[in-house]
Amino acid sequence: MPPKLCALCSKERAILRRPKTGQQICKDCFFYVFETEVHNTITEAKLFKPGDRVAIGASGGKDSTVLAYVMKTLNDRYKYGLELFLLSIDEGITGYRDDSLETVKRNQQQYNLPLKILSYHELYGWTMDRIVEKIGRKNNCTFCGVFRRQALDRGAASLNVDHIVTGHNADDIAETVLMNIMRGDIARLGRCTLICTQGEDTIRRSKPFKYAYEKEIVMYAYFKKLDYFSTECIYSPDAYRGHARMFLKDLEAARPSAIIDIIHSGEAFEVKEEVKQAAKAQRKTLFLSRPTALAKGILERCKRCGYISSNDLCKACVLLEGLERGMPNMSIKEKERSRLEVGYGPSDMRTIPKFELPPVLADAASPQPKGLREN
Ligand SMILES: Nc1ncnc2c1ncn2[C@@H]1O[C@H](COP(=O)(O)OP(=O)(O)OP(=O)(O)O)[C@@H](O)[C@H]1O
Repeated sequence: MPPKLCALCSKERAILRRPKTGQQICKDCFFYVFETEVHNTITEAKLFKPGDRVAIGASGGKDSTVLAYVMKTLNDRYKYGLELFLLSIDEGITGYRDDSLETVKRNQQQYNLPLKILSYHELYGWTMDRIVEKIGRKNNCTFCGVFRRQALDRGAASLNVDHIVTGHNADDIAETVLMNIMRGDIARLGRCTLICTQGEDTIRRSKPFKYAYEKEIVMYAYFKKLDYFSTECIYSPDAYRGHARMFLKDLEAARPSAIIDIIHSGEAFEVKEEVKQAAKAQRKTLFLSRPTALAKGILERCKRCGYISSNDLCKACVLLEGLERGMPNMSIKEKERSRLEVGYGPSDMRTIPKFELPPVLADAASPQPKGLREN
């Protein structure tokens, strides 16, 4: 039987099946479609303008390594006119981040991009190793997430960049849509599918891989022989996301378009007016520039570190105070409470009311103690 030809160019031998579409294609056509789809995502969302200084959040993992490579390729090919930087945060996780940062340092040489590394230790006086020593593994992802977000902003400010891009891919976004539905967190649903957000901290963040499948990113890295680090974080057993991930993988196996379909569903979700209002309160600062938000008094400066914040203390300092006072979980509870209060929709959406019998029925239903039974 003659070798199957590429479904796109009809010239070369098909050597792979695209996970996203099932098409059997050759290597060069795969590179071309993958890069072109990312280019289309970038141009359709008008993510950049010429002259933008853009930091690529570089963890050394597959997603951000492919992102750095593709951003550089597209910037050269389509003359975006961007100034690109690699920005890495060292969370202080021995045996994980120290190794992956070595990969980023090699990427810096391979792609010839300037690299900035900032550590939790220098910013907060704590490493994740020490935090986990203190609080255990249960809530450590909360600390890491809050600290990383702020660290990326601080790194971006020191590089004087306008924009941070991260390697979040279609699978990550579909998982988040599922998680928000499973938690009844409908007001966050709209936000989690946005390709570009501008947080309190107001440096634009975007996800050029919003529609890129994880399997295709791995395939791209493999065929391009990119140098990346492939170990999972040793402290991140995010069990709930794990369930969403497994569920998504099953759906993808049954129907590959499931990932994109879930993202589209998240984007198109019809939200009730009252939920929209709650989300609006939550998003009040999201689309304002930092000076506007400060001028309107919506944002202030953290009284402890001076970072932009909508409360007296920024989220990182709330967590740090808890750590320093030896009550790290209290600050997490506090944080969760305020998340519920500013909320995502009516509070009764999120609780299951306990059924209680009226007193008369309750008496009748309760079993008589042994020995007191009549008959
Ligand atoms: N320590 C870090 N320094 C800089 N950027 C980071 C760091 N950790 C995560 N990011 C950014 O956030 C994105 C999503 O991070 P996540 O922890 O979900 O990792 P991931 O899906 O394994 O991605 P990757 O394969 O790039 O590590 C990464 O692709 C990267 O752009």
